[in-house]
Amino acid sequence: MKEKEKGCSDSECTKESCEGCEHSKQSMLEDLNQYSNIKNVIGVVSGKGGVGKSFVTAMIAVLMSRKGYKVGILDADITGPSIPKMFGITRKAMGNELGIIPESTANNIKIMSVNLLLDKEDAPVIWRGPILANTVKQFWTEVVWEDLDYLFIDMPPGTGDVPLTVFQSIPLDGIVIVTSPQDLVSMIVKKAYNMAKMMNIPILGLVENMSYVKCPDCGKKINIFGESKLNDISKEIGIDILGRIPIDPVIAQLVDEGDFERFSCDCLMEAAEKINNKFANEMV
Ligand SMILES: Nc1ncnc2c1ncn2[C@@H]1O[C@H](COP(=O)(O)OP(=O)(O)OP(=O)(O)O)[C@@H](O)[C@H]1O
Repeated sequence: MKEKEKGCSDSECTKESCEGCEHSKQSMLEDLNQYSNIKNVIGVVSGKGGVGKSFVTAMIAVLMSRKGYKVGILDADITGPSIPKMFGITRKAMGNELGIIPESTANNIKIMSVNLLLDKEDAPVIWRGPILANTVKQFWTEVVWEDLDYLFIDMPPGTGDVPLTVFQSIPLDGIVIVTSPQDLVSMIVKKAYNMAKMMNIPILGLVENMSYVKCPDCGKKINIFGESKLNDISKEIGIDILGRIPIDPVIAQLVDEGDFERFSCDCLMEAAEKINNKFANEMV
């Protein structure tokens, strides 16, 4: 097959297959909406569902917004969107001749999610993979994000077709891997790690969610899922730990009330600081 037919952007390329090839990745990137200017795009991923990926995405986004940055969240978890509910957004996104206008939280974080387009927020999204992936692409190409310092993407869980397409279509500047302290964790982190490596996307670090519970009486940390293995994994793959989040019933209640932005927890301060240090210089 000729390079042009493969859609390869590198005329020197002699590979038979585009799989895993940096050149093919370049050629599959979608153009950002023309009225948007996004300085840094960070994906939040997990090797499996239910570890609190949306929770971590929202927490880092709020911390970066508290630092004074212009922040957006693209909810790419199309079949399990939870971002609008966390921020109490029930209004529907509107469109105009420029594109789809994202909704804004109380503190002006811009949000786009399939739940802002559905008539009923509890309507199930029963769509085939390519349609799911195209919807995420449209959130990149057709949403008028305007100027953002950071766009955080709550990635679809796992390492299947939809996350793969998102990895290939949106130019991610880095990813954060979210995990929980269970036995399966090593395998799951490595899946996400290997996927990012194959796609040549820098891994910013690991976040362990639901790490422990703090006893409300004595303040002792209780490891309800057993001893964390995160230190070992971090050393083995050579990726930093950005933070550990406890199970916090107060924040869980804020989520249920759609008031997530009011959380007070310094558990991801270091993560926000590291992201700030990594990207701030490039933005001047
Ligand atoms: N550290 C925590 N403390 C309290 N509640 C939490 C914590 N982490 C997550 N939760 C709650 O657990 C539920 C699931 O979290 P979340 O939606 O972030 O998971 P997810 O990994 O995005 O799920 P999926 O991958 O299946 O979409 C939510 O109601 C969230 O508020």
